[in-house]
Amino acid sequence: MALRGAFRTRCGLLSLLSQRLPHGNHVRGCVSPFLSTHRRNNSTAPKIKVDFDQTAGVSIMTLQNPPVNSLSLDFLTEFCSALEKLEMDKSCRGVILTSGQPKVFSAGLDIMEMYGKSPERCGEFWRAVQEMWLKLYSSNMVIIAAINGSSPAGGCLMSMTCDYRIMADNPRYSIGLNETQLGIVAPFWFKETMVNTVGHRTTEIALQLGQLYSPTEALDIGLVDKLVPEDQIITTATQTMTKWLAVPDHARQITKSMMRKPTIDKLMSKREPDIQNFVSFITKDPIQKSLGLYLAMLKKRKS
Ligand SMILES: CCCCCCCC/C=C\C/C=C/C(=O)SCCNC(=O)CCNC(=O)[C@H](O)C(C)(C)COP(=O)(O)OP(=O)(O)OC[C@H]1O[C@@H](n2cnc3c(N)ncnc32)[C@H](O)[C@@H]1OP(=O)(O)O
Repeated sequence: MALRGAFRTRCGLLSLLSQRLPHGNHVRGCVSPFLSTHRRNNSTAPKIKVDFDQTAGVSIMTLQNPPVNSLSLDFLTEFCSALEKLEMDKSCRGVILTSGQPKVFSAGLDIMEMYGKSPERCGEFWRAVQEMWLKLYSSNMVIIAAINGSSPAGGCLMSMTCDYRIMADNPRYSIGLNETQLGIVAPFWFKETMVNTVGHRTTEIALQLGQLYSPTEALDIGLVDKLVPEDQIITTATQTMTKWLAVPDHARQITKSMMRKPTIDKLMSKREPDIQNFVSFITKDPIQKSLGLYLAMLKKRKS
């Protein structure tokens, strides 16, 4: 009951917002001025912590972009550079992705990067989102997500690029591609990553509704692979990694590539049009208005 209640509350807020928002092109209006002063995390502290266990050949990458590990341009740039270094280091065969922030794995794309920004800046941001996805989805390393908090939208995408997902069994957490609830659309490669993870029909329902799932529901549909108590998440990820690393690298890597290559090739061949598509979509007045209202709702929820 408590689980259902928590899930309903979260979805309720989002539905409330979508009820208030006409999503058609007829919506017009300027962006709310108070949102442009939204508190930013301008800290120069590292946003990714990498702990490399040389003996095991495994790195733990801890996301630490307070307050909610939103995927900003700075964060994505640092993340890709850290991942690339590990990819080039032949002694690193596995990566565990986890969050250093309480209750949140990642809040997804930083909405402030898509709100009130110039088309050039939006394009730069989108290229970085693509880069993160490409690097993770095509990695030769075994990547395990230790999802120790909520993981909506881009956070869910990041988790789905991993080879295995372990989530903390806490009914307050949720995971899913909730883009439609913000009045935006999950791009084709988000959609295909989800289809590759949970299948076509489940994705069709999940994406249209912008559904966020509790850990138990996520396990039921195969969006995550295992639930454990939160304090066991890293030990379980480490044990799971040992099992995956027992498989000869070359055989596992070729198999992984065979499964994922069609989706990767599709984005690779459409990178520039995908950026143009994103920029033209996200800078439209009605979309900006939806994002503005969503941000306002996020803030209001706290008070
Ligand atoms: C025709 C086809 C065209 C295709 C074009 C493609 C377009 C598609 C474009 C993009 C795809 C988008 C993907 C995304 O990832 S969008 C982001 C979606 N994310 C969410 O909906 C999550 C929103 N956040 C939450 O639900 C919660 O914050 C939480 C569950 C993650 C954590 O809850 P809690 O611990 O209670 O924290 P707060 O809600 O209090 O938040 C703290 C603080 O952080 C701000 N914040 C939260 N999330 C974000 C975010 N994603 N970006 C920026 N800022 C965020 C929140 O506003 C609070 O701020 P403060 O009041 O200043 O403290």
